[in-house]
Amino acid sequence: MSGKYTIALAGNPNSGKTTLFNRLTGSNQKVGNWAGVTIEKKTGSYIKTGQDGRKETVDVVDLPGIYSLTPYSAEEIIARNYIIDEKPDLVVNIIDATNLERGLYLTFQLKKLGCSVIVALNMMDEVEENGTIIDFEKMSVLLGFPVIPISAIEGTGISAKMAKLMGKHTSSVAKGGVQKLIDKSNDILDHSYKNMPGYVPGKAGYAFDKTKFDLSQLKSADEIDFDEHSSEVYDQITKIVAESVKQGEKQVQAERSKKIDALLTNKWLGIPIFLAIMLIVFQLSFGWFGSIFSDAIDIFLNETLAGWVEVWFTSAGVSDWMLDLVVNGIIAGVGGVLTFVPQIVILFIFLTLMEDTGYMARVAFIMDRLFNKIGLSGKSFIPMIMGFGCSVPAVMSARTLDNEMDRKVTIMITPFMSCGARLPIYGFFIAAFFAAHAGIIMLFIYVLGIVIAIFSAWLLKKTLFRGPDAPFIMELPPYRMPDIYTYIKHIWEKARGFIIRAGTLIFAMSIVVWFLQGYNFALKAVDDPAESIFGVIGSVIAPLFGPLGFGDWRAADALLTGFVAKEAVVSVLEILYSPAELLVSFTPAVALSFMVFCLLYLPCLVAFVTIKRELNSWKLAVFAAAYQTVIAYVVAFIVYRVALVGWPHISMYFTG
Ligand SMILES: Nc1nc2c(ncn2[C@@H]2O[C@H](COP(=O)(O)OP(=O)(O)OP(=O)(O)O)[C@@H](O)[C@H]2O)c(=O)[nH]1
Ligand SMILES: [Mg+2]
Repeated sequence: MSGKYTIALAGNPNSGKTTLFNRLTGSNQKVGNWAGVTIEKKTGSYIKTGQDGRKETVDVVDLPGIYSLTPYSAEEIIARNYIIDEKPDLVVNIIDATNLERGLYLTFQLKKLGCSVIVALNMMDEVEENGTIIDFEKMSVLLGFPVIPISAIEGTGISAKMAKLMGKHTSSVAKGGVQKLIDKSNDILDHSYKNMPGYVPGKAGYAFDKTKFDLSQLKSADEIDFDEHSSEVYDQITKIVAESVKQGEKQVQAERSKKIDALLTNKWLGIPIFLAIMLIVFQLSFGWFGSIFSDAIDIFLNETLAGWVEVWFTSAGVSDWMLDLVVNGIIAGVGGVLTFVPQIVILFIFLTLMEDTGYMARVAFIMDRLFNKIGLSGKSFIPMIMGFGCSVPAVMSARTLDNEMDRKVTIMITPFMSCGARLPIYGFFIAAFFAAHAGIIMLFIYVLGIVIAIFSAWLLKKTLFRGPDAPFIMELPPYRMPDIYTYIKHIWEKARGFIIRAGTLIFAMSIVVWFLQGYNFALKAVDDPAESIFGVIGSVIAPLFGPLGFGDWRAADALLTGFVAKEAVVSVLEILYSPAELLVSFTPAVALSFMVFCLLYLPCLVAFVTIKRELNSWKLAVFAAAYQTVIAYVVAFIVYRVALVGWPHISMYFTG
């Protein structure tokens, strides 16, 4: 970090720190409606104009949520250590104003530490909706820190109407809560840069008593017992809240959420409703809409674009091998992945919506009952849900589990959740074999992943990773409307990331694959790809997959390259098979078995390295990968055998 000043954003989980961070710095970090979204510190910056008129950079650090400075889990320790060791110039303490009592506990600890603090009362829009009135000026006098009401999601503070109710001058308080927070922060930074602030709340504005504060008096964190006198602190908090808050009549968000939850988290209906929602989502993304766009892209790339290239290359006299490389290597390989961008985008439009509204937290809550039976806490389900996006951040988010055994087990089972990069594989086979059953096949794959993950958790907990059951009280945030701007930006980022990977990694791999299937070990071009380098390597391992139905060297090679990146499986299939050959090698039963194997077998390289890092052990990481591959083999075998007999019968019932 290079800025002149550093501001740290600290507060309880799910209080809106990242939302504010994104607003202050123009970043696009992940926001979600549940506790524990941010697990690593993230930095950004904004420019302020200094007192002498010069531009100065202010670094802003977004921290994982904490309830106190005596933390338990890894990501909480990151936040605590940052505040204590890095000594930011200013801590912006973000408090969910609908949950003041809990938030203020941390404020008192920050005070004990002697940080300079601004309290940002967030979610003021919800506070107003409830008719609650907070006298933030009084609160700031009682706390000894400036208190500024904001709505990070809207960028405002409080409305004109509310200001009037509070008897304030509408023009000065109603506008720009976040802007006011920035101004106040800058103000404090300007003053405290040379003198640590001995902060005295004044009547008009805030004054600094420079004489009162002496750096040498700052206690080191180790000398402070943060939780000492905690019951007195709670008494003080109760008093402050009683004096500065006039509770509204209503509890709008809580009541609304309660009504929705009566249905969605119902003991009996919860799981069926979840499955029904997923079925509709899959049918929408892979069945009805997605395939229209995908077909269009497919025709454009493989017919129109390939046709142009052929005409152009032939007229320009480009050599045959080059034409083959571009059309049958690059366009086939990269195009095979790009074709599925619409499906992926549509799926993520729904998955992200489920996360942002708070529904995914409910799914974890529903699962909690089930998980408790196998001795794992429902908290493990959050990393698993994140695994629907990408295993890498999902595995990392297992840090929120404070029980070491649970964390290890969660890391090992998270890759069973079907990540975004595997979607093209399903899209590929659905288009070829299951066009009429898109929704139900996708649901089968996803649910199979969840079931195998839960089964594995049970197995691992029973055998190798025995540990105490973690008591866990799941906290459900109120349902919220996502911020449309962040929402769209997130979907765009996902799509962009996917397209960039296709244009770089998959592009490069397509060239390599094209070469491997066209040349032999003597580096001579071959007519029959079976004699190529790829053909020889594939033939060696292919027999292993015979019992699963795909003992074909081409399928074996596709699986091998899948270790580098899962999308590459589709690229290889596109390069090696013509549509006619595909129908010879694969049947619906084989395709199903292949999809299941892809779902479960060892994760991609980056995920593997992440697992190794998070488990901090090569041995365990290799064990995890081996376990996943064995499970993949066994389950694909069973699915294949069942589908051989059953699919013709089953398919009749599920035409979509
Ligand atoms: N109504 C309302 N919702 C908000 C506001 N600020 C944030 N949110 C929502 O609150 C939820 C949590 O926001 P985040 O920014 O992810 O919270 P966080 O403090 O970073 O959470 P962790 O990283 O889990 O500690 C999201 O659903 C946001 O859209 C606000 O001012 N008003
Ligand atoms: Mg966050």
